[in-house]
Amino acid sequence: MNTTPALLALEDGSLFHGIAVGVQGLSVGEVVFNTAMTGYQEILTDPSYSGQLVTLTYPHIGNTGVNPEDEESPAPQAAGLVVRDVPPRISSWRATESLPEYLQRHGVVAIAGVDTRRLTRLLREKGAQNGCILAGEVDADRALAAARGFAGLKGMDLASQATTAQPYEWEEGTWALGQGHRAAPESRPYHVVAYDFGTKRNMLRLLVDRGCRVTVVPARTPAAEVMELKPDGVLLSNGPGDPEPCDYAIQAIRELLEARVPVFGICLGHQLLGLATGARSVKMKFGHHGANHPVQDLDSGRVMISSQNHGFALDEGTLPEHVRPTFRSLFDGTLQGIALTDRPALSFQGHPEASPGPGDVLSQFDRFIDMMRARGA
Ligand SMILES: NC(=O)CC[C@H](N)C(=O)O
Repeated sequence: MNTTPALLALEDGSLFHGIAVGVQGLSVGEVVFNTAMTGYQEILTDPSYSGQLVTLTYPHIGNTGVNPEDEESPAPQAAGLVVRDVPPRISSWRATESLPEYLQRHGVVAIAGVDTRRLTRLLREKGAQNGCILAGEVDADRALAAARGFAGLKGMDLASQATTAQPYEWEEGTWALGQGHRAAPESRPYHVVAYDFGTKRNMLRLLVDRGCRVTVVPARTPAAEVMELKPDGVLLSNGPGDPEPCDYAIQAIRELLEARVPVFGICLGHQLLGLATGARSVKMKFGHHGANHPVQDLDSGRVMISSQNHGFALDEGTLPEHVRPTFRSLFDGTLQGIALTDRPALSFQGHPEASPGPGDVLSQFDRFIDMMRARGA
């Protein structure tokens, strides 16, 4: 039984003592809570969590271990993990290692034994806090100073750090029981160029399933270079940090819209599409992180349950005339989707690709395909 002490300190002075379940060391970031009951591996490997210390409200984390197929990127990306309890036994035929082994192998700082309900209530009341996990030699003053020394995500461009260094082709489809990751279909009529701002793999897999050849490009690729690849459509991926300082992406998106290339934005990509049209983004109090967020499709009136992970949002009041709202959160009324009325472009603030979470909003991928087909692809 591991009893290495660990400490979580928040900028407001709160201290949470627990035990280390990852490596010893110190890690700082914005502390956010995620309410998903499953999918801790997908959450940890979602690059949107770079710069964040993720608290999982579900109390038992690690029960099903970790496996190589559920990775949303090559390694954990969250700055740290905060949980209530890591059961000593794992149970899943898919598991190849335990969560603590995995965290240690990847050098992640994590703390267990925290009253995550108290922590979550605090974050809901005060808003997301900058924090620090210190594992090993615990020293409250050092942890507090580090928490307060973190600059905060507002104004931080992390997409250009989370992105790939080189372009690459993505070939793998979604995972199915008994099949593993599906092979790409024989016929792939659409060529999608995916801007990688810190992409989750499942977006790329869903496009492959739907007959797309997917070329992933770095975040700073100019629109002219993307156009040279002759895309039938462009995906703007999810990603960490604040969308506002990503001026290189906003400029590229403007040029792609001008060229009438079909564009599909997800999460950070949605925010960047909005900024490219002239809308404004805001930092939310504690954001949306979970797998059961109801959103309403404003066209059909239907309510769908979505996976969400964002701390910034587009301000609906700033949408220009040629941009219409398409989805709204039924938790807090915030904007969850937009479509341009004069260009083939749409976006969703939550995660239609799920992983983890429900697939109610998968239809957004089909609408992207429809846009490309309508353009003669
Ligand atoms: N999942 C994402 O793409 C997150 C977008 C952005 N970093 C936010 O926090 O709002």
